[in-house]
Amino acid sequence: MRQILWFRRDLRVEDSALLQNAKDKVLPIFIFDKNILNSLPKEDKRVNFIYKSVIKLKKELQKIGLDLAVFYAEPKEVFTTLQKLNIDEVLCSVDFDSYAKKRDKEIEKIIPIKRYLDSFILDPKDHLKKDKTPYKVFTPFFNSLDAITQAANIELKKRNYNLKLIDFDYSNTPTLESLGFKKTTLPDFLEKDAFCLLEEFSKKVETYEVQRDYFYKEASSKISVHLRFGLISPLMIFNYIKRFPNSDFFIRELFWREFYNYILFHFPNSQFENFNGINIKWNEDKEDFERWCKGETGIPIIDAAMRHLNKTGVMHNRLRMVVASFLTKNLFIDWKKGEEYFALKLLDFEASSNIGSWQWSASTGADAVPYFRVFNPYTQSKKFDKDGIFIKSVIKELKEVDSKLFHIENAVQRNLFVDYPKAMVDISLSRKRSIEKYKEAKNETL
Ligand SMILES: Cc1cc2nc3c(=O)[nH]c(=O)nc-3n(C[C@H](O)[C@H](O)[C@H](O)COP(=O)(O)OP(=O)(O)OC[C@H]3O[C@@H](n4cnc5c(N)ncnc54)[C@H](O)[C@@H]3O)c2cc1C
Repeated sequence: MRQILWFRRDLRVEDSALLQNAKDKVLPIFIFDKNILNSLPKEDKRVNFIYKSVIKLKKELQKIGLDLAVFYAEPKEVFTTLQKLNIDEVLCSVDFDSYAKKRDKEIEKIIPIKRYLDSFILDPKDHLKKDKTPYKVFTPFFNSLDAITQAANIELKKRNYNLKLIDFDYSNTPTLESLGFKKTTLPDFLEKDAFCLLEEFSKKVETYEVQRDYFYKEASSKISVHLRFGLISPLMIFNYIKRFPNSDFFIRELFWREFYNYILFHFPNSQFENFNGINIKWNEDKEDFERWCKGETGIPIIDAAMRHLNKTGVMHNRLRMVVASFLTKNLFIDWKKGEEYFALKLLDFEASSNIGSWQWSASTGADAVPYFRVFNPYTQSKKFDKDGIFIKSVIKELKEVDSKLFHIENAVQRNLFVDYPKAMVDISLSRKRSIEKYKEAKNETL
């Protein structure tokens, strides 16, 4: 048997379905896909992180007697060339997003593909309701998984130790510059490996449920980027964290990721359409959207969150909820525009979680709560960043301002010495308008 092991978003050797299912002679590869890379900005932080992780994977594979051939090309070209090496099949992990599905179909015409579920704990096909239809709401979905979520430990995949490397020139690894990208500074936590992050987090697991929303504190795991690119598997995280008291709440969060992947698998159209089927006439104003993107809305918490995202590629979960609610409920702009913007910027961008969470925020998604949940950004900053620690760390022009003013509409702007725009919408009026429009859309659809 001669197999290609196509590493994509599973850049690890531990708990690897590819290394478990591989047989005899293997050619491990990674492709920097031109179709994806060519549309990205040259300072893209994710490419920097992936590049570093691919080099690390190559070294780890070398340590176990294997290697990694790294390509910069269109996948179709790579497989057309590699086919000539008498390859029987390609092993890779499943990817449910629409580009990945289309790409894999094309490759399958060249060499047969075997797919393994390696980036998620659950196989979405396996967990249906009694009536054999998929769950649409998180809590019953999660409750149905007791047998898994209550386990103390889940067995990891074991590597096949009897693999031999197919003869190939493994030395031609492209440089980051030859991929057309510049070296950029990554946030400090991305310089640490996944287990180092988990070890740090293990001291906070007990207080996670209470502390995690305070976005100026470092109370969450920060594991999402490593998880996204498979430097660690969700099962490895599950097993690691389960050892600590009061880990249930964190485990539940981990299963939101599973849930959104499940939803995208069963309802692939939710990538493009409102999940709940309502037909909304969104605000198409380009300037409104741009002000949100740039963090120039005149609302300190929103601006700090967006400017921080633009600069670092990182945004805290609570802030994601606040800015998403503001875009879809107060500015009444289509969630798909926000989703696309996050996809471009977030270091941990994961299509299923991003789409699911945006639909949740826009009240168009898989959610039991009625449509009128609208976050008030001022109440949110007062509650979770009372002293304006995060806001001041990002918006330098507000550094000397009394933090109490951040939590009152247009209060900062009353200070003549501060150059800060007036809030672009009245929160209460825009909230009312949004509720009316949702009602209309719902009534028209039903
Ligand atoms: C509008 C919006 C867009 C989002 N887009 C993404 C995205 O593209 N990629 C992404 O990984 N997460 C996304 N999230 C979920 C969440 O914000 C991040 O997973 C979290 O902030 C990552 O930080 P952490 O690893 O410290 O999380 P922790 O709080 O430590 O949680 C641990 C892990 O659980 C999972 N998780 C936690 N909360 C959620 C959630 N609500 N939905 C799905 N998974 C969750 C993540 O894998 C996370 O790494 C989005 C949330 C919102 C509201």
